[in-house]
Amino acid sequence: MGDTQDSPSGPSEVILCGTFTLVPGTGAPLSLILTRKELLIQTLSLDAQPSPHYSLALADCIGCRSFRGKDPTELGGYLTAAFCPLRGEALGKTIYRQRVSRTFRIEVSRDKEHNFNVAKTWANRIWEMAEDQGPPSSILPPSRRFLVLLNPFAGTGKASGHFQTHVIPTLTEANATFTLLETERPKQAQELVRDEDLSGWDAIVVMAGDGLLFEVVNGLMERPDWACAIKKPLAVLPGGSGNALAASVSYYSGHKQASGTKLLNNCTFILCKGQPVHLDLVSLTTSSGRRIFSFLSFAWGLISDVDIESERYRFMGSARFSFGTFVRLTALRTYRGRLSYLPARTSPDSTPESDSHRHNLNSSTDTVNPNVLEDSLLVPLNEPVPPHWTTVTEDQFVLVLLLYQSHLGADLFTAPMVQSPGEGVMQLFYATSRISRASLLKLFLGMEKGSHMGESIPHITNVPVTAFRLEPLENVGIMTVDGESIPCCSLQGQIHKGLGRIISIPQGP
Ligand SMILES: Nc1ncnc2c1ncn2[C@@H]1O[C@H](COP(=O)(O)OP(=O)(O)OP(=O)(O)O)[C@@H](O)[C@H]1O
Repeated sequence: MGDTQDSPSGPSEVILCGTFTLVPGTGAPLSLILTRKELLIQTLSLDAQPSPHYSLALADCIGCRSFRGKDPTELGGYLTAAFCPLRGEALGKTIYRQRVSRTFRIEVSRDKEHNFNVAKTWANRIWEMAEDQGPPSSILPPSRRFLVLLNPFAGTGKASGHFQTHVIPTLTEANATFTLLETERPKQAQELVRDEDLSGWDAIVVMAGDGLLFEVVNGLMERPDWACAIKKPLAVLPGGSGNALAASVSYYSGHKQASGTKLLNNCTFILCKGQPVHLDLVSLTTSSGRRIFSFLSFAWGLISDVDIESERYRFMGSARFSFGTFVRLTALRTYRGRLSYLPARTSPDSTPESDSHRHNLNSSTDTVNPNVLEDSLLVPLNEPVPPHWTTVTEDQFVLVLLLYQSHLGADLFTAPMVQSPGEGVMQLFYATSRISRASLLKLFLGMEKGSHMGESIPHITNVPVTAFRLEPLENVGIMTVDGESIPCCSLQGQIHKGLGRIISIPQGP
């Protein structure tokens, strides 16, 4: 059995090569070659036939560790490397991440400690090379500590089981630790993040639907130290029926559209390999003076009706939205209201509201309130919108939607133009009462793959905006913020670019 060799990094970029055996396995020798990009595994055979080989990309590596054999008489050094490569491409199916873990044994001498040290060198170099494949500035520590908030009743009620079978093994391989809290009632997560010291965790992970993350964001914004607390990195694992942010982050991180446990696998990989990036938050103020913080969407009309009315089809999982849409299309309603907005192009380009928050100049009293985030683009709701805003001339709507992420659901690729969670723009979509059922059907069918943006659908408008106001002329219809219903009322909102942070894998330069 040959010894392991350390090669200088030349054009071949071989970092290490050596002879191992696979565990468990037949004991047949394998050649392992570590390059800057991959781990090549080749069966060694004595006949002249070319040996089968395969490679694992280091960009997909989530962890690597070395250890000694348990039996004191066992001399080998051991190495386990875990990867989450993409699967399904060759079969033309949905491409998604699937965990692959390989353990190798090396015995280059009769000295157990020496063999262990060789395995350790390999594990360290593999991990070093794997880290080189990631984003340049690693903000999270290598051993990540997560607070996981899980809603056991989200979606079809499988979140706890999926966490055990799909998430824990991957977190373990990635050397991450976590504290799991299963929520027992609504608002528990909101109160917890509002009241607790969060410094013991590197990120707050929500395994649920968008509703639980909505609680977390609003809980953080209720803290006296909200400006600092809202910078705590958040992460999403899809466990509910509305998993729009999880689907969006998976898309931003370079994955094809997926749902169910495939999306969960993608998001678990992102949790292990990603970095905190800016997350836009929208501050909404209602006519009753309520302040709500939103990371995803505001909806009125068809979309919010479907979201809430389809609760009764919860057993269907995310399919409840498609089914609910078809049901609602048969009994279409219109809603009267005045819609105004500030087009994105006319507002000054704002930088992420990272470390220096502008605080509130409370316009009703003209006193500075340092404890409140300022909505600098808005005037009080009882005053007319500023003259440089646009007011839609029609006042009969079938739907009004403001979406700030790419997906409205795991299967609803509604805003394909959104490429990252912190662009500082809301995508306003509205349909007036003149829209036909056929056009709405075309819209919703197109949204499954995002193809609706390339089609001409009459009476649907899309405008990028940074602020909006909606004044219902009759207080009817359901309004939703991030999929959670609120009483129908006049309200307005503005985007705060990069106010929060979410773990994602940025693509491109
Ligand atoms: N243990 C619990 N029992 C009942 N409700 C809970 C519990 N924990 C959280 N909730 C509430 O459930 C709501 C929906 O949660 P979540 O978004 O996680 O699931 P979901 O199935 O995707 O729901 P939806 O599609 O309605 O948003 C949240 O508003 C949250 O307050």
